[in-house]
Amino acid sequence: MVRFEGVSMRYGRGHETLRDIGFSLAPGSFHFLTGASGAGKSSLLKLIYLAHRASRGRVELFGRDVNLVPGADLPFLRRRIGVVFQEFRLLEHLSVFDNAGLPLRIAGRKPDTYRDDVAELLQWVGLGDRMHALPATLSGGEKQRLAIARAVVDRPDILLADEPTGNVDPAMSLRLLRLFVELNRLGTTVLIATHDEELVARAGRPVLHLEHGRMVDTGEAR
Ligand SMILES: Nc1ncnc2c1ncn2[C@@H]1O[C@H](COP(=O)(O)OP(=O)(O)OP(=O)(O)O)[C@@H](O)[C@H]1O
Repeated sequence: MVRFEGVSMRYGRGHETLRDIGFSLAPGSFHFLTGASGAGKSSLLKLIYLAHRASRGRVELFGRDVNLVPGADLPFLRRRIGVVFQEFRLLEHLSVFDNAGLPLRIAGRKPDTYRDDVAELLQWVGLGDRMHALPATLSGGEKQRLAIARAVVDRPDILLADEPTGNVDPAMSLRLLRLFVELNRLGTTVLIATHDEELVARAGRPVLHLEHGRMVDTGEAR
């Protein structure tokens, strides 16, 4: 599903943020990505969701070398990936319901065909009574849960989540973990970047660990 071989990346002309990274995510797997602040977790996720290119090495996504994918096909690959961004990236002029349903709208579906599904998902993440609110009126934790709902609503082939439980209490963190596990059970390959050690311990899933831009654990020994 995802495969890195000897991958390095840098921002602009700076030093290499990631160095010689090699790992793979099998279809239907569930991994955490850990490492100190600045170790390169968000940067690695950017390479997977094609927001940044590797400066060296080979990145394969859905069995294809991303360097060989024609530019016109990239949006189709990206659409198969749900992303929970650390800074949420909600659309401020759209309601909670419309933000959550956006991937379905973009896929060409009419709101009437997904109203109940989106309402149920929002209920699950504790936003059932905020469906008509605008993002600006939500708390940090509520925004985070909305970002998660939007990332999972179209059952992506891959879910990438950058610190998805950073703003919620332990009970909600466990609830969100159940949502990720359920999505994974339905076939989505999941990769969650986190500092939340309790979440990692409780989930009991393999861990990819970064230190200073190098992957020191590829999750295979556990
Ligand atoms: N857009 C950018 N331009 C230049 N340098 C960047 C950019 N984004 C990140 N970096 C640098 O790359 C390194 C890795 O950052 P990254 O955000 O990937 O780490 P992280 O492990 O996700 O950290 P955190 O846990 O704090 O989110 C850091 O030194 C950071 O300053």
